[in-house]
Amino acid sequence: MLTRKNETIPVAGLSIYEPVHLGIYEDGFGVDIELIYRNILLAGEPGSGKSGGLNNIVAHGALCPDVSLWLLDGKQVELGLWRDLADVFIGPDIDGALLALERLQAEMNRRYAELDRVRRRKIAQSDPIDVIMVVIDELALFSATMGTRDQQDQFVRLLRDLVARGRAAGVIVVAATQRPSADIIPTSLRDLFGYRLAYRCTTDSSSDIILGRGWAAQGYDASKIAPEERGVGLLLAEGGFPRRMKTAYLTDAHIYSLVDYARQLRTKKTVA
Ligand SMILES: Nc1ncnc2c1ncn2[C@@H]1O[C@H](COP(=O)(O)OP(=O)(O)OP(=O)(O)O)[C@@H](O)[C@H]1O
Repeated sequence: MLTRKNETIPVAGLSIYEPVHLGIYEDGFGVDIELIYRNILLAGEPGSGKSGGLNNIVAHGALCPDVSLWLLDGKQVELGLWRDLADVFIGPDIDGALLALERLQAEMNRRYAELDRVRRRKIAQSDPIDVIMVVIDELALFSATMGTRDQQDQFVRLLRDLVARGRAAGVIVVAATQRPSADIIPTSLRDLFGYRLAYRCTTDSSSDIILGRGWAAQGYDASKIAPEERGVGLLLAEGGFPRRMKTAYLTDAHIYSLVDYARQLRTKKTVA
């Protein structure tokens, strides 16, 4: 059976089937992205505003009773404010991270087997099943810094499989890195992300590593974002052009209030 944890239905709050608010485009329109059935990669140099972007996405997930949050935080403190709401929280621990991704892969396979049994191609809002939002910050710590080379390779293999196949089974990957280099974001992984958000980078080639080859030469170059323009980035959605945007900023005080509210929402889930 496709069942939601605790057999519950959401009675309030947001849904992951609704757009996620990220900020504002330079033409004044709101940036609202459809994350369901998609994944997002955020990258940029330290201090460029990635955490701000991640916090908006995690906040939306936290306020959705139909989302199960799995947070992998290589720096321990970036996502730590959301920790109480997470079903799984992994700090700088490569063994824990590998175990979590293996569990996710098994869950994804189980969901596909069930979808196949009922002759469906993807999960839908009417299904009594949680969407799993997997948030990974900082990607490079798991894929290039901690553990052995074999463990890092295994991490990237599992991640690629989740990003490639997870969407229809209700597994959304949100990954962030401050190291936009080809070894951290190989093209084969980057191209699987339907949304790519490039905050300020040091070179046009790192901007291209995030957005895709050739964009910088066409004028979409995140190295041209000024250092003081924190939270400004170029957002590329599948099939479109990168658009310059400013991320909405949540202070720690905002996050504490959101965590309190989300906790209430999540405990108010009623039995169907
Ligand atoms: N959207 C924004 N609006 C206004 N200020 C912002 C915005 N985003 C970030 N800042 C400012 O820039 C600082 C650094 O931002 P943030 O921590 O999000 O960067 P980061 O890219 O995640 O850095 P790191 O890679 O070191 O974690 C914040 O503490 C805040 O002062």
